[in-house]
Amino acid sequence: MTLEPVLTAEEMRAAEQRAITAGTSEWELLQSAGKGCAAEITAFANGKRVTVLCGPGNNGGDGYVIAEALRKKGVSVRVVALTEAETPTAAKARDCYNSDVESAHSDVEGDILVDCLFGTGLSRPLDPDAHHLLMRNAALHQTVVAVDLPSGVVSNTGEILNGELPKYDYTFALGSWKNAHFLMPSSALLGKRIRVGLGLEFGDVSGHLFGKPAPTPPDFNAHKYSRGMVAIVGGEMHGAAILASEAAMRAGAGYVKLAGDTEHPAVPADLVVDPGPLEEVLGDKRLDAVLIGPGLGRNDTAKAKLEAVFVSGKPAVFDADALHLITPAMFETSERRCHVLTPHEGELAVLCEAFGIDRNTKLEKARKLAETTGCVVAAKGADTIVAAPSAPIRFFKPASSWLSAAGTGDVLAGVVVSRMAAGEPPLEAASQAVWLHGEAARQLGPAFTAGELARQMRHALATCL
Ligand SMILES: NC(=O)C1=CN([C@@H]2O[C@H](COP(=O)(O)OP(=O)(O)OC[C@H]3O[C@@H](n4cnc5c(N)ncnc54)[C@H](O)[C@@H]3O)[C@@H](O)[C@H]2O)[C@@H](O)CC1
Ligand SMILES: Nc1ncnc2c1ncn2[C@@H]1O[C@H](COP(=O)(O)OP(=O)(O)O)[C@@H](O)[C@H]1O
Ligand SMILES: [K+]
Repeated sequence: MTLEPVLTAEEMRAAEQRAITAGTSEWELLQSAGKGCAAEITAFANGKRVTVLCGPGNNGGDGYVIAEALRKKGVSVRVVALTEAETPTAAKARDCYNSDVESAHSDVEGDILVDCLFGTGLSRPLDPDAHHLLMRNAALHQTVVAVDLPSGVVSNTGEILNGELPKYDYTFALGSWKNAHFLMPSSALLGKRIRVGLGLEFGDVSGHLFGKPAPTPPDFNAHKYSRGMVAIVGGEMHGAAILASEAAMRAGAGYVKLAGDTEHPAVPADLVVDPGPLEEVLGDKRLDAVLIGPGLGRNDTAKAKLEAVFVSGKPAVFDADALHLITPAMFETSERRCHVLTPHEGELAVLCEAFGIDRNTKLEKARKLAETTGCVVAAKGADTIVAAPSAPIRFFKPASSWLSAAGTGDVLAGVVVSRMAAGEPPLEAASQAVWLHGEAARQLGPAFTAGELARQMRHALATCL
């Protein structure tokens, strides 16, 4: 499994400062950044006219270096400066650009627009003139490139301060990924994300991009129980628990049991249905992990089932309806285990209300909920993140928007519980599940159903073995 650092602006500045203290100058870093971006742009700039918009800080400095590197390679370049270069390094880069710099009054027609107005230093919305400059010129170019970040995006949160920004074709993350590269709403703007390395050391960081996991196949002498046994608690709507079971059967566990009196025609022959008392199912010593929530309902029976799961002390995944029924008291009366919560945006809001969490962003809500409950929190959506107590946040490359189909969340929950039963700690189980879910969706292409997604899971798993 690969974990690439994802940094806040403060962590990025600290890493740059450490490099500077160790003897690499800011000028050298700017040169690496600008030349790295220019090399990427050259790959698609053949015969094209490039316009570089430069701001006052070091993001603008990158722009002058990019422009000079492209100019030297014979690319047709024009540079438009919003204002004078304000940092010494950006001013030096401006002086080293051996051609004219145009004022921000001129609109420039061209093929590729390179946005170097603001990066991690953005501290307020773009002034109207800067915003108009960006929007007007983006409309006059076919391809739009963001250097480090689209100007107007807040690096730590992904917030867009100016309401409207262009859609970018490429975003070059300088040195390291930043939170905004994976958080909504900015994530939807970025186009292809490319990291341009600067040779910096990062040490402990607050976030990681979770790459392809490395699950292990069953042991040579594995049997169904040693591979992991899952119980999925059924409820009022049978389809959701069946979908979760279908996914769990294909994500590593050796034995998946649906606990309930389900006689639904969609129950496959290879799924064990146990209509016996839930306490007995949960009391099975061989049982490794439980999922409750998909199709559960929210009545008294559902609540009693949820309490039984807490009382059993088994590691559990709580999804869907279970997230509406969970109370802080349930955690207090049961053995403290590291469970997994899989809320979408609405369920995350409900949980924050239930646990008295008052935070503004998805990132902060998920982090605080993980700390408060001791659970791993997979906060779903177009920018799924996984938070765990005292651990860096896990980010993911964006998954297919075709996942926005009913039942795909049930599938995810089934994969999480399956990976837990297969022996993965909760943080790994949740992260692997999010990755596998995204990979299965990628393989399926457009307009798949949740059932097809569940059945694709073994092919997603196969890519990791
Ligand atoms: N510091 C370094 O060593 C390196 C920095 N790099 C580049 O430098 C960027 C960060 O540079 P800076 O810290 O100079 O910041 P920016 O270039 O992002 O912003 C410049 C300055 O503009 C002002 N400002 C912020 N928002 C504004 C607004 N809406 N309107 C007008 N002025 C505003 C602030 O004072 C800010 O410091 C990174 O994103 C990256 O592109 C890279 O070249 C790598 C090396
Ligand atoms: N636009 C999107 N891009 C990427 N993933 C998405 C998008 N919309 C939804 N998803 C994913 O699809 C799943 C939907 O889960 P959920 O909202 O619980 O749906 P349901 O309850 O219908 O199963 C989540 O894993 C979520 O991250
Ligand atoms: K920028």
